[in-house]
Order: sequence, then C-alpha cells, then structure tokens
Amino acid sequence: MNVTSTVVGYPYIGAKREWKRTLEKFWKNEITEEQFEAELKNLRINRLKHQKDLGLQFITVGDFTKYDRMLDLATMFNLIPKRYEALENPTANETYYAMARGAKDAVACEMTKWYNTNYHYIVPEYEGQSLTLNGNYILDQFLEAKNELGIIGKPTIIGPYTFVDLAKGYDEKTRAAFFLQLIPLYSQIIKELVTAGADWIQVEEPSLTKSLAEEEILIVEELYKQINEAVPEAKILVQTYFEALTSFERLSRLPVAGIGLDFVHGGKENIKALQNYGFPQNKTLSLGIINGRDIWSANLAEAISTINAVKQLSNAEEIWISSSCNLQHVPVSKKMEENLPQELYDHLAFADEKIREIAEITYYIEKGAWLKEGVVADSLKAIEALAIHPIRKNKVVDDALKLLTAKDFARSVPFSERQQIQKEALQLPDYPTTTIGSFPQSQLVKKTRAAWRKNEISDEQYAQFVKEETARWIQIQEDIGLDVLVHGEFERTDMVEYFGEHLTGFAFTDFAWVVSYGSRCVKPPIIYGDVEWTHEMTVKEVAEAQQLTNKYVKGMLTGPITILNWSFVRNDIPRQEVAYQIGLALRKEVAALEAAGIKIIQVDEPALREGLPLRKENWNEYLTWAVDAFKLATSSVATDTQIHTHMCYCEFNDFIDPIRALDADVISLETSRSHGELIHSLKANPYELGIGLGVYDIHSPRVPTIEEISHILNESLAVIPKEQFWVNPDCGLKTRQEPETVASLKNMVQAAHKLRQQPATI
Ligand SMILES: CN1c2c(nc(N)[nH]c2=O)NC[C@@H]1CNc1ccc(C(=O)N[C@@H](CCC(=O)N[C@@H](CCC(=O)N[C@@H](CCC(=O)O)C(=O)O)C(=O)O)C(=O)O)cc1
Ligand SMILES: N[C@@H](CCS)C(=O)O
Ligand SMILES: [Zn+2]
Repeated sequence: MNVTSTVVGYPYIGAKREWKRTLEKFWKNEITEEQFEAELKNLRINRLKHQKDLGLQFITVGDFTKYDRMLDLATMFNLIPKRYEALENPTANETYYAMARGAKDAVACEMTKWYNTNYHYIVPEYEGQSLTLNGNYILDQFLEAKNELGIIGKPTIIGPYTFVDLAKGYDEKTRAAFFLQLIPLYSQIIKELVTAGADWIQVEEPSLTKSLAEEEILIVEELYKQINEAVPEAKILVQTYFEALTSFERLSRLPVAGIGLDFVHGGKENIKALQNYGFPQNKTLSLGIINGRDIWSANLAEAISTINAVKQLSNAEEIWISSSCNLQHVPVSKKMEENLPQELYDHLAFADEKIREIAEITYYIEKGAWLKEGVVADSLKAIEALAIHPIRKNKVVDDALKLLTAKDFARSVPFSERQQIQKEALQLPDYPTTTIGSFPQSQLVKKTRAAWRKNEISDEQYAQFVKEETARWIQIQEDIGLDVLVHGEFERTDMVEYFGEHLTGFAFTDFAWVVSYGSRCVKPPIIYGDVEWTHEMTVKEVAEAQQLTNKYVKGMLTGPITILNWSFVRNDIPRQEVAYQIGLALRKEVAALEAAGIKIIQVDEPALREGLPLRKENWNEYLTWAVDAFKLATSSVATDTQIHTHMCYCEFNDFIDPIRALDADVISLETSRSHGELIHSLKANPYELGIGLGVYDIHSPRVPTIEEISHILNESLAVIPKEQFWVNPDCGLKTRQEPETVASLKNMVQAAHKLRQQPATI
C-alpha cells in the first residue's frame, strides 16, 4: 500500500508575521508593487522549502493568498461587483484590495466567518456577471514551486460547490447559471495544472459536510460529472473538513480519484459510514488524523489505532496521512516560545510540530517502526504531565459550579417589566446613540503598551497614560454628543487576551499568531487550567471614566463563549464546563462593576455563532449551554441595571431566536454589510428587546454620510419599534484612525438627531 504525508494547507502568515507586515507596508506605500510581489514570492518559496525540510512528502501549493482565498477565486473568475468599475484604470492589485478593504465610494465586499472558525472570508457577490478566467494563480504557484524548488506540489483550490454555497447574490433560479459558468472555468484551471505536470489536484469542499438536501446532492454529483467529462485525465481529490462527509454513500462515489475525510471532527460518523458503505475501490483516501483546529500534541498511539481501523474498513490502495483541515487555524511553530510552563510547552503542537507528527505517523504506517526512538512514550508522557498539573483542578471553582441552581441563570424580572423600570431609571433620549467599546489603538497607544511590556515604563506610568487617553476620549464623546459613553478599552490589546491575562488557568504565547481576516491577526490565549476570578479586571478604568462625565459609561466585558471560542481550549474536560467556569468568573466582575455604580454593562458575544456545530441538528445542544453561560455571567444584576451585548462578523438571519434567548436588555449587531437581509428576517421574526443595527461599516476608513446613515436608520425603523431602537456603529473602532472615527460618529449622531425630529413610523 502506498502511504504519503501531506497537509490540507499550511499557514501563510509567517513565523514572525512577515506576510502581514509585507501586505501592510504595501498598503501604506512603503514598498513598490514590484517589491511587494518580490517579497511575497520570497515568502512563498521559503514556506514550501520549510515544509519540505520538516519531512512532508506531498506539499500543497495554491494555499498562499494576498488577502483571502475566496477573494483570490472571485477575482480569478472575474466575479467583480459593478461598483468597482468606478475605480480609475485600476491595477489588478488595486481592484483586489478595493474589494477587500473598500476604496473611495466603492464599499468593501462583505466578510463573514469561515464555517465555525475565527477566520473571516470575503463573500463573493454574483450579479449575473459573465465569468471568465483572469489568469490562473494556482498554476502560477504550482510552476513557481516546480521551477524554483523542483517540488511537484499538490495544487489546492476551493471547490465549485463550496464557492457557490459561500457566495451571495443568486437565488434558486440563477444558481444553475452561476454553476454552469463556473464548470468550464474550474475545468480549464485543472486542465492547465495537469498539462503543467500536476499529479493530483486537491479540491476543497467543506460545504459537503453540511446537511444537504437531495437537490443539492444532485448538483454536487452533476458538477463533478461534468468536470470529470471535461478533464478525465485529472486526478482530483475532493477534500472535506470540519465535519463528516454528508451522504457518504453517494458523495464518496463522486467520479474523482480521491476523497479526503476529517477523522478528528467527523471521526465517529466517517468511520460508521465506512462500516456501512465501505470505501469505493480504486480511490485514494486522505486521512485527516492530526487536528488542525487545536494546539495539542497528538496521542500517536491512538492515531495509529484509528488509522489501522480506517485502513481495514476502507481497503484503499493509497492513503495520505494528513491534517484534519488547513493548518492556517493554528500558529506556525512553538519553537520560539520561551515563556511557557514546561508541562504546557511539551504538550503543544503548532503547525510545524503537527507536520512532524504526520511525518512520524506516515513512517510508522509504512515501515512499522518510528522515525524517532521513544516518540510515542514522549507523547503520552506530555499528556500525562499536564493532566496532573495542579492548575487543572481548582476546588473552589468546582464547588461553586456544583452549587449553581436554575435561578442563577435567569434575571429575576422579565424583560417587559425591566424595560419600563430601566427607561425610568436611565432617562435616555429616544434612539440613544452609543459605540461598541473600543476607540482607535493609535501608534502612541501601541507604542506605550509595548514600552510597558518591555519594562521601559512603570505600571504607574502606563496606567496614567491609559487614564489620560480615556479622559481625552470621554471629552471627544461628549463633544460628539453621544448618549451612552465607553471608556475606550485602551488598556486592552485584544478583547480576549486581556481577560485571560487577569483570570487563572490561562497561558500566553509570544509569537503564536493566526490570521483572523485580511492582515489582521490574533494571538489566542491558551486555557489549560480551571478558570477563576481573583481580582477586578475592568472596574478601575470604567469607574474612572464614569467620574469624568454625567452621562452613563458602559462597563465593557467579553462574554464567556467568546473567551472560549477565541482561545485554544484544554481538551480534557467538556467545553461546556470551561464555559461555565468563565461565566462564573465574569459574574463576579459584573457584580464588581455594579457595586462601583456602573448602570449599563455590555458583555460582548461576537463569537457565539461561530461555535455552532455545522450540522443544524447539533445546534440545540451547543446553544443550550452557550446561552446559559452568558446568562450565568449576566443574570445577577439589579432590574434597573441594563445588560447590553454585541455580536459581529456573522449572519444573524437564522439566529434571532438564540439572540432572544440571551435575554440581554440591548444588543448591538453588525449589519451594514448585510443590512437588507437582517431587516427581512426581523420582519418575519420580530424582536422584542432593545436592539441597535450597526449603521456603518467599521472595517473601512470611509466616512459614511449623514444621508447614508439616515437611510439605514429608516430601513431599520420599519422593523424595530422606537422604544427598542439604538443607534451604533457595526463594531469596535480600535482598528480605525482618530479623524475618520470622529467624523463618522458625528454623522451618526446627526442622523440620530434627525430621526428624533421625525414622526415614528411604527
Ligand atoms: C473583533 N474580532 C476579534 C476576533 N478574535 C479575537 N481574538 N479578537 C478580536 O478582537 N475575531 C473576530 C474579530 C475580528 N478580528 C480582529 C482580529 C484582529 C484585529 C487586530 O487589530 N489585530 C492586530 C493585533 C492586535 C494586537 O494584539 N496588538 C498588540 C501589538 C502586537 C504587535 O504587533 N506588537 C508588535 C511589537 C510592538 C512594538 O514593540 O512596538 C510586534 O510584535 O511587532 C497591541 O496592541 O499591543 C493586528 O495588527 O493584526 C482586529 C480584529
Ligand atoms: N467591545 C469590543 C467588541 C469587538 S467585537 C470592541 O469594541 O472592540
Ligand atoms: Zn464586534
């Protein structure tokens, strides 16, 4: 039997975020386009060489991007929305980055979560355009690897079903035309790759793990039938991930040469399907056995026994040992980390360490022996050493969780009564204006924090700086005329990292970044022990801000599910238990804010939706404990304390019921890139609690006009009654510059004032 080591894809960010820096230098015109392209080429080549040096046999190409892989495909297919025609003689890069980031009057394309990850992709927009092939960047990357390094790579491309599934702008009637246009383009790309010497082509189809209706399965079958007819000579491996392959019996029999399955996230179901239906003869099986979504080293003995079981069930003649998904969701290498507890460090595996595991497993499957002596014993020892670490078991937390009863998860008074009480207590104007929490993290803010981290300035100097920046922004907010103010979050690098740094059970890396969207990166904390609240985390900053103004300052916390979903989480206890531990810790912070006189407290849950299982039938189980964790954090407050929450970066259309279940007095939602669709959903499913639909996109430096904002507000008024209506931007403003922030907020406040003059429509 033939065994090969491979990965679905490898991070492009660079061990020291070189990729991010290159992009940002180019955008700031610090390097020419030529230098930019040369730097990217260098990064691509080094990245391939590095994977080869790690011992990977079959290296993926085409998984490198200039911003986002869905955007790469959209521009390659000439799927460029009309509004970008207004750009004057744009270069290819100018159009590409205008779609990603907006330019002049052309707003950026929508961005949304990539399945249940913290990565966000650019949503392709189908407007019935004629599609053509604008080059073939996958071929370019294939040839680059071949010519520069002699590597015959495995080109990868996001497949046609997934591409259309994740795109928007079509309906039942136009979908067929969209597919029909794409089939020849995919076939052409594949043909060119085969002609250039590609042995295999990996076609990524994660959408084949969603629940699919019969009609959709028929489409998938037809797509691959037509592609196979167009390029029968191509060896295509359809790669699925994040869940088990749906309708295994039929989809594993698509007319392609191989199927890639995720044995980590869809393991049990994929194995059951193999038992029931077997694996089609003469097909290659790519076995996703190393977890591409977590940072823990594998139990190699367990991996081998799963592979052996799969081998027996599938009878495949050729297997690839692979990652469960693209490794872009984990950091590059743990090698540079020098400040982690040894027990934690030993049990970590980032992308490079995962490739080493894949190489080891492949060697064992092929040769029946390990490459490195003692590797299995080491892997078990690492797991065991962390399991018995005292940080894993905190009796105080354990006892507190056991004492919880149903009333700890519910406000004492229903919203209908709270609404009136809060209205009288808070005396806010109609259509109150507010922001989501963060204000620009200017160069000065970042530099001062960096100096403090390097001990160049003292704790007191740093705290004084944060205090002054907060005071400056309280004044700015007063001048703008906002109704409910925020302290600005200047003390925070990241909304999750900050809380992790103050709670027990967390560890922090120095270099373990992953891309969140475009060039924006996050460095998720690691939850490796029980989580406990030991001291106030936000009270000082918020209370100081409150003293500077007669307006309300919102307390600002990150919710339990967002802390959970944006961290790398221990895998020895259920996620639900970790969520409750965090919920309990935040409950104490909420109480501390209340005790300090804060009357409005926002608990952000932007990541609530991203934790949803891909299959709808599994939603309920997750949502039950996720919503409960939020309620555990927020429900202890007095009736006249107003709880806000905020969500962004996702589709809310089918998510109104879970949002309602949070029982938050007010929610602010990001909507400006998909406003119409949400209005439609709210019409069908009216929402009764306080709600602010984001009135402008904060991802773009563009200042929205008063008229644009008024238009959005008026649309929202058709579905949200005045008593519930809040006015806010889409999300926090930490990534923006000060002038555009002030100008945009002034227009927002003006638009709200105009609304107050207008007779209510409902
Ligand atoms: C709201 N979102 C978040 C998500 N996930 C999170 N974990 N956090 C989020 O806020 N997911 C969904 C959305 C969208 N995502 C993002 C993600 C990332 C950013 C962003 O702006 N990222 C910054 C990095 C932010 C940060 O932590 N900055 C540090 C500085 C780190 C740094 O670069 N240091 C320098 C050294 C500085 C010096 O010595 O002078 C270095 O290492 O070179 C900080 O502020 O202190 C990014 O730039 O990528 C936004 C939305
Ligand atoms: N309060 C946070 C929420 C981001 S989702 C912020 O304003 O940055
Ligand atoms: Zn947000």
